[in-house]
Amino acid sequence: MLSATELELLMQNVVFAHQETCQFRQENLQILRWETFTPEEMQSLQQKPMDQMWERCVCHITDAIQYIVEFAKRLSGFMDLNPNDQIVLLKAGAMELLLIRMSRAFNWYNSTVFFEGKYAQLELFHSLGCHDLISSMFEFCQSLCALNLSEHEMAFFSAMTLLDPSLHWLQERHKVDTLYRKIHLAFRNLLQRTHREFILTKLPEKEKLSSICQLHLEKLNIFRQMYPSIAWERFPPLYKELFI
Ligand SMILES: COc1ccc2c(n1)CCN(C(C)=O)[C@H]2C(=O)Nc1ccc(OCc2ccccc2OC)cc1
Repeated sequence: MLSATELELLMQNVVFAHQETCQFRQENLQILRWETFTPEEMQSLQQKPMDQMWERCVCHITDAIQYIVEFAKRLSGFMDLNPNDQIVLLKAGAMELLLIRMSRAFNWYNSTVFFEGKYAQLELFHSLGCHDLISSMFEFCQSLCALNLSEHEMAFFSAMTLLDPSLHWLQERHKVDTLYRKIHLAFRNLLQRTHREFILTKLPEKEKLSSICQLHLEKLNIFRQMYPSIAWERFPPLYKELFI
């Protein structure tokens, strides 16, 4: 059982882990959110060759995933898990946490997402050839923005998404489960104190997140069939370790 002090310490750990690794400050993202690409810039990006656009996007999101790995390492208990389980959790959760964090850099008024310094519409990513992946990403960000999560809520939602005790291949499932339950308890405690319990029923289901991640893996495989050497030669090692 968790004492009030342990609960408070755990809450601080989760919130600090998020705050210290969130890559972009909320206020900076807000300032930029009305900076959109000119039609000329849009056109030039839409005409980039598929392999070039894939490489640019993969490099940017891999930078973001570095921060997500750092977030996981700072969660108390994560580093005490056996290395195999740490990898299993990150392989399953990295892209899921990217999507959750991406909603912080999403402008739901005009459906644009932060990309290379400005906010981009869906069409900008045309040359990637994965319209369904990008549109389901946009839909997901839209639905998460509607909940208007605080940074604290975002931190807990991310930690609970990462520490998924139901994952196949986990060797010490009970340890992940104990961590998950503690964080869930601290989250419920926060929501009760802030009268935000209702969001628990409105958070996106696990299945939604994992279906978008599945789509990402499918599109990656199609890309690799079209450009077999690019993925090996030009994609960052972390991206290859997690997704290839
Ligand atoms: C954590 O939240 C955020 C939010 C925005 C950004 C970042 N982090 C990192 C820094 N960044 C920069 C430098 O642009 C932003 C970015 O990468 N934006 C962006 C990249 C690719 C997109 O769709 C393509 C795609 C998506 C998923 C998987 C494969 C994909 O293509 C192959 C859409 C938007």
